[in-house]
Amino acid sequence: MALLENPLGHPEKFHISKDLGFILEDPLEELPDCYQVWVRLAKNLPSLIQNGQFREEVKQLPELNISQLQGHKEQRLAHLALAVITMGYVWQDSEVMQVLPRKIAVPFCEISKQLGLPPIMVYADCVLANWKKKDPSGNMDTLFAFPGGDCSKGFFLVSLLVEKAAASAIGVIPDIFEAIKSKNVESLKESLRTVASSVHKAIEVFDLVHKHVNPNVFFDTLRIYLSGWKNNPLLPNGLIYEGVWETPKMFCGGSAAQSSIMQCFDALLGIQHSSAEEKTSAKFLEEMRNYMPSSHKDFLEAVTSSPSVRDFIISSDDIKLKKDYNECVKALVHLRSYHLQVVAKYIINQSNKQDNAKEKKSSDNQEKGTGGTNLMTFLKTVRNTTEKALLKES
Ligand code: HEM
Ligand SMILES: Brc1ccc(-c2csc3nccn23)cc1
Repeated sequence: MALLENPLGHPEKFHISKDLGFILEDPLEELPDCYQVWVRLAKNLPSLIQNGQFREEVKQLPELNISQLQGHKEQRLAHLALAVITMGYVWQDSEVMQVLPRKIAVPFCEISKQLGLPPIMVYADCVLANWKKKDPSGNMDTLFAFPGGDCSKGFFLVSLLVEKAAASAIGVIPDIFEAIKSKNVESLKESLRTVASSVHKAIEVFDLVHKHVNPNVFFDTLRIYLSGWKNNPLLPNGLIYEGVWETPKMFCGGSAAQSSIMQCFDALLGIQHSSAEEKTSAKFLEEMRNYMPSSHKDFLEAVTSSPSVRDFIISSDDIKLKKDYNECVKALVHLRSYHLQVVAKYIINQSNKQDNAKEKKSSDNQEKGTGGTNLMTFLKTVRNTTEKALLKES
């Protein structure tokens, strides 16, 4: 397939930017006037939840249809604002709401359908579209936040900066497939070095999480608002979307398995989470592709179905090429190992601290991630699968 027709040569067609990757470039901060009520309510969530008024305000919302929303950026801001309102409405306090009122459920499900997203907050909402430049010097802020002070701002923005650091690899994807096609080994080596350095930049940025995300607040407050209603004992049948479906529906809570950039690295390097013991994690990663904007999911599928970079390198007798490939895999293993240490500090230690205060957590009641996964098993499996992809350099 000539590069011109090769979809990978035109990332912009997938709402992907050459320098920001899957991050939404310059997100809108306001919607057309008739929809601004959604943006205002979502922005006031922390104070309205603090004084227990949030749910009342949601019930006062006007019934709006989404026909006036024009273009991808308005749709993304509308999905983000409606998602924030939905999470706040369901999780405002210990009395969990079983029914999402039609005034929010109907437009939220319609805009979700247009974007190919589920009607629940996803990574593409609160990380990829939830940012603005605060001042010309480039300091950033989030558009929306959750209770817990600056914790959600820190968590979302650090994730965004990791995405931004890793995004420099997206720009070389067309070059990688062109190099495979024309068997240009030197060009392929250069592109692989760019991929490895983008992951190293992402690892450096990751460190900011310790400075900007408080572990207690993350575990006790923010994590609750990112929870979903699939396999969640607090909403055992899921959530009723009034005016949309007669029966309750289940959707997974926020997970960075919804991060396209990480799944893109796996697809590009031919790291397959698919063997028997990896079945659960492979299935979860696959399911999370349905929690990405449809254009990003399509891009991942285009990468997955392109000629295998890994097979080309395995069949090559160029040792340096194998070393450059292994540098990319090693960098990904390092990133996932560092992330595991962070998860231990922010979730496992926090959970054990709480257990010591109460009775011991039984072994089968292991901590679950926001995405509902048995998180350490999932994360270790994903990291180990990545490590297995290393090629023999002899
Ligand atoms: C306080 C910081 C963090 C905590 C507590 C945390 C926790 C978790 C947990 C529990 C999972 C398991 C699946 C899920 O429930 O989502 C996960 C997955 C994941 N997280 Fe984080 N995370 C943190 C920060 C980050 C950051 C800054 C990034 C960078 C983008 C990131 C990227 C990922 C990715 C890509 C996955 C999917 C598994 C993989 O591909 O390795 N996480 N994280
Ligand atoms: Br919704 C939503 C989905 C995912 C995240 C997120 C950013 S980094 C990370 N690791 C686990 C989750 N996660 C935040 C909000």
